[in-house]
Amino acid sequence: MNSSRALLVWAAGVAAYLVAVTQRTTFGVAGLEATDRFSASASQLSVFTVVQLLVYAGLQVPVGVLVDRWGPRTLIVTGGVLMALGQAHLAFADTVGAGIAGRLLVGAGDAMTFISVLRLLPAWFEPRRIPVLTQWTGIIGQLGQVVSVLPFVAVLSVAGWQSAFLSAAALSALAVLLAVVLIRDSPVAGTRTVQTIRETGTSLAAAWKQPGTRLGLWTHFTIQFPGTVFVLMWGYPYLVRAEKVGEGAASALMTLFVAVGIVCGPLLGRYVGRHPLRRSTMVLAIAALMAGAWLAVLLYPGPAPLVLLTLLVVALAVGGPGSMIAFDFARTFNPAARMGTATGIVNIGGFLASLLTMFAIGTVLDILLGTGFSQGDLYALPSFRLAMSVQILVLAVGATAVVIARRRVRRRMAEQGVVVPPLRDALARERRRRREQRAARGR
Ligand SMILES: N[C@@H](Cc1c[nH]cn1)C(=O)NCC(=O)O
Repeated sequence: MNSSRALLVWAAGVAAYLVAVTQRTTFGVAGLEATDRFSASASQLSVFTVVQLLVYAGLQVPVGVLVDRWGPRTLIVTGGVLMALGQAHLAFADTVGAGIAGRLLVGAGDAMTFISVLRLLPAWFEPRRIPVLTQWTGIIGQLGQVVSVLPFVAVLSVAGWQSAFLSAAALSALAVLLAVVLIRDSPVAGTRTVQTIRETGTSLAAAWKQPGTRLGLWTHFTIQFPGTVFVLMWGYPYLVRAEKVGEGAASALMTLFVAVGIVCGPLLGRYVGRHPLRRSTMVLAIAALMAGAWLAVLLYPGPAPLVLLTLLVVALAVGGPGSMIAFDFARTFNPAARMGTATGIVNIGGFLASLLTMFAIGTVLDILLGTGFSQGDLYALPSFRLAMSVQILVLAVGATAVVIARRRVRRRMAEQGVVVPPLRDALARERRRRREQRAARGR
């Protein structure tokens, strides 16, 4: 396999994903301008984000199936074209309906990108490199948020709405061009066999019946949502309005979130590559870490000290790269020909959990305001604490589902002769091995 060619294909795919994350997050940073442009209330504006995420989550399975039928290149190009059209449409939209139509196109294009890029990896790279490359795909893609926050916001404030969204559309056009020129589905031309509709149905059913796919779905559900909810919606108002940390500190904590993800991604990728039988243990440990951090903050009497909030942000940030373990389950428990379908199923988890939790937190805040508990302040600390504690429930549901799915996976593995030893035994063996190594070195 020509590795520089493979890296070029991957780089073009990652660039397409980075641009997709930029398009996904541009509307969030243009909230104030959007309020003026569409004369919209806060709840109308949240519809833009919810619609976009709903379309994204709803298209994951169809897109996954299409990636396996048509190949990732076609989907990455189609996704880029849709996002360019959506952002160009939004540039000229001046009613809520027209604006939502633009975001709908963006959500659809975005939905096609990530799973297609992951689908390129097994075709171009050796299996042992894939966990770390999967992590790097996620990490580099998240930098798309930085493009939204810095250059996009700069164009928006200097040149206005139309120029900003047209520039964003042009960025997608550039990603499309790169994808057309550089991406090939596989190093060997014509190796993909096109599935019939019946075969596609069979493949979808097989991906769903595979317990490893469902372990991936629940992993993504459990680990991705706390960070997404925090960054995309409730983190900033919680820090500034309820915990009163000040806007500068809140922005610093959001930056720390991105930095921790960058540091942890490769470490987790290496862990997954080295300990494939302990991936779900890591998932449960990360879920426990996030639940523990939230409980410490929520149970703290009075506003939480900055150090505790920092620990919370670190714990939540581990969830970004942690959730990529879900895609490793999809890849290793399914044959390459149905990897897109399995990845699509898995990728629904986190976005579904995020939508449900964002909505639940908003609803609890509204109810507490309505009952007078919040004493007229929607974002009062006691109210926000109760609202945020919904996440502990969602984490508990997700972790329980991971444990159940893992049991099924291990049962299936045992039928095939692979028995996962209890963690205690594995740790004892590892300690023994290290002792023996040290003794051998000392001799
Ligand atoms: N888990 C995320 C990606 C990620 C990696 N590091 C932090 N976040 C994910 O599921 N991505 C899907 C997508 O389309 O972005």
